This record gives sequence, C-alpha cells and structure tokens, in this order.
Amino acid sequence: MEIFREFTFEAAHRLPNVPAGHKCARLHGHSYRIQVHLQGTVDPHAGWLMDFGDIKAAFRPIKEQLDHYYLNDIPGLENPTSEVLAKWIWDRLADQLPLTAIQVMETCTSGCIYRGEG
Ligand SMILES: Nc1nc2c(c(=O)[nH]1)N=C([C@H](O)[C@H](O)COP(=O)(O)OP(=O)(O)OP(=O)(O)O)CN2
Ligand SMILES: [Zn+2]
Repeated sequence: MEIFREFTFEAAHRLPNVPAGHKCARLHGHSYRIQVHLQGTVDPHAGWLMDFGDIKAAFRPIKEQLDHYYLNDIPGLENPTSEVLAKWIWDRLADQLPLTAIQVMETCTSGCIYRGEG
C-alpha cells in the first residue's frame, strides 16, 4: 500500500547554470506543489498505514525553510531545479518516513519524481 500527502509553498528562484539568455536565469517564482509518497502495511485496527497528520508534521520544518524564501540562498539549493529540490526534500525526510517518492511540481505542467535513486 502507498499513501501520499500534498503540500504547497511559494518561493522565488533563478537557475544559475542555464545557457546564456535562458529565461530561467532571471529571478522568478513558483507555487510549488510537493507530493510525499510512502509505503507500508495497513494497521488492521487503525485502518491506515500512517496518519496523514504525521506526514504533515514531518514536512512542517521543511516548509518553514522554503515558504516565501529565495531558494538559491538555502544551503544545498544553490542551483534549485526541481530535480535538486526533490532530492533535497528526500534527504531530509528519509530517516523519518518510509518514502517511495518525492514529486515536485514547479508549474501545472512541469515537475519531477525522485525515488531515492542516485
Ligand atoms: N529539467 C528541468 N527543466 C527545467 C527546470 C527544472 O527544474 N528542471 N526549471 C525550469 C524553470 O524553473 C521554469 O520556471 C519552469 O519551466 P517551464 O516548464 O518552461 O515553465 P513555463 O511556465 O515557463 O512554461 P511555458 O509553458 O513555456 O510557459 C526550466 N526547465
Ligand atoms: Zn523556475
């Protein structure tokens, strides 16, 4: 069984390593949507794998670091692509939750899914 919880935050960024003239080199912002996916077995009495509220509690300190900040200023996010951000979030949750995936949506149509691979 797999469950997920979605979170949102607003942040600004720019991508420092894109080719000259690329629009993403300019300062801009996104309404990020993050899905935290995890796996486990359903407790027969509770009827759930884990309380969604516990996922929310684990994500809270991450949201506090990201929401309404300039991502490039945050250690580890100097080049804040979706891919870098997904791994950054994974690395901060993996010791607390049985993660299967972190999905980052930068826009309604663009995002990435990180499953803990290298
Ligand atoms: N593989 C990646 N490609 C791009 C990333 C990224 O994180 N990983 N990021 C960006 C920019 O941050 C950009 O803001 C988002 O890209 P894009 O899908 O081009 O967004 P738009 O809203 O501008 O798309 P349009 O449909 O063209 O308006 C770029 N690439
Ligand atoms: Zn962007």
